[in-house]
Amino acid sequence: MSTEPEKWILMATARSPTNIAVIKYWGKRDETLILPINDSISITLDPDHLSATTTVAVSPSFESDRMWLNGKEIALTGGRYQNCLREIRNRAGEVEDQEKGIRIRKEDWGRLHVHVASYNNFPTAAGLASSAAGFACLVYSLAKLMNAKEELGELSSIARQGSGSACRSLYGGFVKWKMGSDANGSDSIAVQLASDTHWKDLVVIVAVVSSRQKETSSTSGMRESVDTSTLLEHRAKVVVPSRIHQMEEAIKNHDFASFAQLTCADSNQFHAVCLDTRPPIFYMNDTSHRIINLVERWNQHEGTPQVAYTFDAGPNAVLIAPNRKVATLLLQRLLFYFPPPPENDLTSYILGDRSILHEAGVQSPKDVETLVPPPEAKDKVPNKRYAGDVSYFICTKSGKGPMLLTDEDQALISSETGIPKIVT
Ligand SMILES: Nc1ncnc2c1ncn2[C@@H]1O[C@H](COP(=O)(O)OP(=O)(O)OP(=O)(O)O)[C@@H](O)[C@H]1O
Ligand SMILES: C[C@@](O)(CCOP(=O)(O)OP(=O)(O)O)CC(=O)O
Repeated sequence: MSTEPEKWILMATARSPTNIAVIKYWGKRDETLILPINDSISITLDPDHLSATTTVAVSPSFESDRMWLNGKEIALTGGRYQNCLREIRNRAGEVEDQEKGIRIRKEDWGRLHVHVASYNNFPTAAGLASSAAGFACLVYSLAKLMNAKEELGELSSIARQGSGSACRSLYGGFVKWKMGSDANGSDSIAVQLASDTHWKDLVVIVAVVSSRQKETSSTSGMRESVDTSTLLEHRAKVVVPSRIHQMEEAIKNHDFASFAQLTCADSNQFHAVCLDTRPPIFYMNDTSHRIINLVERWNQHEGTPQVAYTFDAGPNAVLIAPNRKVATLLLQRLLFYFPPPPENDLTSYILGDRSILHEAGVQSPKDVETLVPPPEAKDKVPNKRYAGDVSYFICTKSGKGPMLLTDEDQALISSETGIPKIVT
């Protein structure tokens, strides 16, 4: 290590996206290594709207590893954080910054401590895969800081040990997590099926039904399912392998009808497994069910899938439309059934890519009031509207994988103090 005054701080900042599974991961065969019982496939979401930003810093003056999440210090003692830190440290390389007079040798990393600050631009632990973006970002930024020259596949297998779904956030576009077969997990990695530009027309609308923290975490929920659900066994052995194959074909061929049918069926089966668990787990609520009905009625009326829906371990809906035109029709329907509460304006109700609002002809709450029921609802009574049942919508799309942020202004840690710039 450099013999310069032990004051220096070296940092790296990265941003990583979340992902939404269209063929779900649910169930582990190894709890410590986080090895799944089936393959899964996801879409990486645009980091502009749903991502984690993480700064990692190292300095000889740091006395212990510390982490702040959304401005609040959290313990890094958990096994998952420790496993990620250990695996990255094992792969750390030599780092030299001649300008700052810093030289860190491979073997120095074992005794140097890190400070980590991370911020999610969306609700944490609300079923929006914050752990996926968070662990992917932690591993990616540490790998950059420590000059661990690993392939993304190798980094994905480290992120997997933080949270299974995190391994899929190392790539943009469409990603498959191969369950692998090695007992040590070396082949349980993510691979990119297609980049974010492959199926550019897709539009994703997330309905945030509740941003409160959920009662049953994915980790304990899937453990209980593995222990008690016979449906899960059948799903992992029989249903998923064939769906994975069909989903890969649908993505390759831009076959939206097949993509939508598989996505909805897999979400429904995952929630059926939750019901088949003892005691049963309920992640969706009445609003989630209303959104499913809205889409199913519309798809049936048109005779071909217009929109796909999928729900993770929470009540929030992720809706996928094949293009902006259909996304506009979807948004009109969503705003008809779930208008903003009276005191809410549209700026805080529709987040992300708000340009779709313009196309939907909805500029103000008044325009929402005048929306008419969709044609498929004509003879269905009652046409009740549920103001306030959705907290907000996020309009987004498929996006790129992790990226390094080189502008120091984007760092979350002060290069002077080594502590987050904002602490709450
Ligand atoms: N930016 C982050 N950096 C590091 N860890 C994070 C970050 N964000 C979340 N986490 C970790 O993930 C945990 C939340 O994971 P949890 O699985 O409960 O929720 P979720 O990921 O939002 O939902 P789900 O995985 O069910 O979609 C947090 O308590 C924290 O430990
Ligand atoms: C329903 C899911 O979102 C479950 C995600 O589970 P996690 O990856 O959060 O679980 P752990 O590996 O225990 O951290 C489906 C999916 O993302 O594939």
